[in-house]
Amino acid sequence: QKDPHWANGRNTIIHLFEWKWKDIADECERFLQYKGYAGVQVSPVNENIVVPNRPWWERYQPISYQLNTRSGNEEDFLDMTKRCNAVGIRIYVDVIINHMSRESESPPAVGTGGSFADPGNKNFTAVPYTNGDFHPTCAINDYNNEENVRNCELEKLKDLNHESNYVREKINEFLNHLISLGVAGFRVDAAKHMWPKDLKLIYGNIGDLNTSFGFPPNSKPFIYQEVIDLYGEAISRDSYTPLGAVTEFRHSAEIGRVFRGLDKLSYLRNWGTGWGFLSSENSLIFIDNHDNQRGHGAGGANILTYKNAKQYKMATAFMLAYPYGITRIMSSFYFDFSDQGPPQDKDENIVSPSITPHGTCENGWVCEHRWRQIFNMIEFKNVVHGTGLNDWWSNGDQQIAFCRGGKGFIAFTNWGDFRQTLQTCLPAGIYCDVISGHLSTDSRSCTGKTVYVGSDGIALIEIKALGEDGVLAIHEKSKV
Ligand SMILES: O=C(/C=C/c1ccc(O)c(O)c1)N[C@@H](Cc1ccc(O)cc1)C(=O)NCCCOc1c(-c2ccc(O)c(O)c2)oc2cc(O)cc(O)c2c1=O
Ligand SMILES: [Ca+2]
Repeated sequence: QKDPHWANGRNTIIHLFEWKWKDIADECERFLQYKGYAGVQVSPVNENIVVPNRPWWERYQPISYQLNTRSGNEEDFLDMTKRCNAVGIRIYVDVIINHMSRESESPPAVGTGGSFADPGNKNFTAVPYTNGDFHPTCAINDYNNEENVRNCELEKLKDLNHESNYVREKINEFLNHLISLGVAGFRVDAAKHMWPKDLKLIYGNIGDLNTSFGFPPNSKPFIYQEVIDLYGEAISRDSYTPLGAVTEFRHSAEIGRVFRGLDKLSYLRNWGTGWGFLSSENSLIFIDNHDNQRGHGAGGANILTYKNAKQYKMATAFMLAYPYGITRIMSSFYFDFSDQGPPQDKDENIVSPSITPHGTCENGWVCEHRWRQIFNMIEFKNVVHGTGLNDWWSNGDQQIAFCRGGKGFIAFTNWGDFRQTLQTCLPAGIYCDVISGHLSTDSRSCTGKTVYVGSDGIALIEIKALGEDGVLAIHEKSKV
C-alpha cells in the first residue's frame, strides 16, 4: 500500500485541485503524458453540501458517497480514469471518511447531487447514516488528548464511529466502488482524527486494483494519509506509517523557511530524515497543499505558493532534484481570500481552464504544472531516477550545487551571483539549462542558457542573483 503503481519512468503526482473530470481527462491526453507526470490527485468525488458562495472547503463536508459534485458525475469520472490510465497517468482520490457535513447555515442541508440531509440530527438519508453511526457530540479542543482528537467533532463536522461494522462497511463499499472505476489509490483526509486500528480494518477490506486499467494482478491501492504533525501533539505520524504513506508537513514548512532565505541553503545537504522527516518511502512531500497555501493551514506563514513565484520554483526544483520522498505538485486556482472557491460562471458551475498559445492557463487557473521550470524539472527527476546524490558543493551559505549520479547536475543561489567552475558529473558536451529554456526542437541549440562541459566534467556555472530563476539544471537528455 506504499507503491503508487506509477508507469515506468514517471514519478510525480499533480494535484489538480477543483478541476472537473473532463478537463483532467483532456489534460492527461494533451499535456501530462508528454511531460512525464505519473498521476493526478483529484478533489473529493463524493456528494458534498452546498454552502452559500461555494467556499472551497464545502467539498470537505460529505452528504453522501454518490459521485455527484461540481467536478462531474460518475460517467464523467469513469471516462477520466479510462483516458488517463490509457496514457499512463494514475488517479488518486481525496477521500473523506472521518466525518460528514456540519449543520447547514441555511437549512435544509442539500448536496451537490440534490440529496437532502439533516446534519444537526446526524441523519444522512442518501447513505444512509443515522445517529447511532456517529460519536456523541463533543468538540475537538485538546490536541494532547488522543481520544478527544479521534472521537470528537473537528469544527462541528459530524464524526463517524468506525467501531461500527456498518459504518466501515459503507466506507468500504464507497472505496471499492472507486477501485472498480480504475483508481490507483487514496489520499485519506483528516487521518489524524481516526484510530489507526479502524483504518487498518478499512484498508484491509479494499480490493485489488482493477486490472482492466493496466494494473498488474494483486495490486494494492496506494494509500497516503493526511496527518498534520508539526511537533508537540499527542498524536504522531508514526502511528500511521505502518498503514500507508503519510503527508510530511514538516517538509512543506521547512522548505518554505529555507527558500525564503531564513536558513542557509548549505544546510540542505542532509535534507530528509536528517531534518527529522519521515523515511523517504513513507513520506508524501509537497511545497504547499490546498489548505496551507491559504495561510491559516499547517506550516504557517512560511509556506511558499504561486504568489511567491521565484522562490516557489526554486523550492520545487530542489524538491524534485533531491532524492527524497514521494513528490506531489500543487496546481491551484487564483484566490484573493482564503475561503474563495474555484472559478465559476453565473450559475455556479466551475469553469474550464483555457490554454494559451504558449501553454499556460487562463480563466482563473494558475496551472503551476505548466510552468516551464516545473515541468522541465519533472523530466529531470525522471531522467536521474535510481541515482543517488554526489559531488555536493556549497559556499557554506546561500549557494549549493550537486550531481545525481552521472545523469544530472543542478545549482542554486539564494543570495549573490553564482559564478563557479564545478564538476557536473556529466560526459563532455554542450548542455541546455532546462530552467531558463530547453533543447531546441532540432536538438541543435538551446532556447535558454548553454553550458559547456569539458572532458573532465568541469563546467563554468553562472546564475545571476537578480535573474528570472536562481537555479540552473542540466541532464543527459538536455545535451545538444
Ligand atoms: O479551513 C477549513 C477547512 C480546512 C481543511 C479542509 C480539508 C483538509 O484536508 C484540511 O487539511 C483542512 N475550513 C474553514 C471553515 C470551516 C469549515 C467547516 C467547519 O465545520 C468549520 C469551519 C475553517 O476555518 N476551519 C477551521 C480551521 C481548519 O480546521 C479544519 C481541519 C484541520 C485543520 C488543522 C489541523 O491540524 C487538523 O487536524 C484539521 O481539517 C478539516 C478537514 C476537513 O475534511 C474539513 C474541514 O472543514 C476541516 C477543517 O475545518
Ligand atoms: Ca474522528
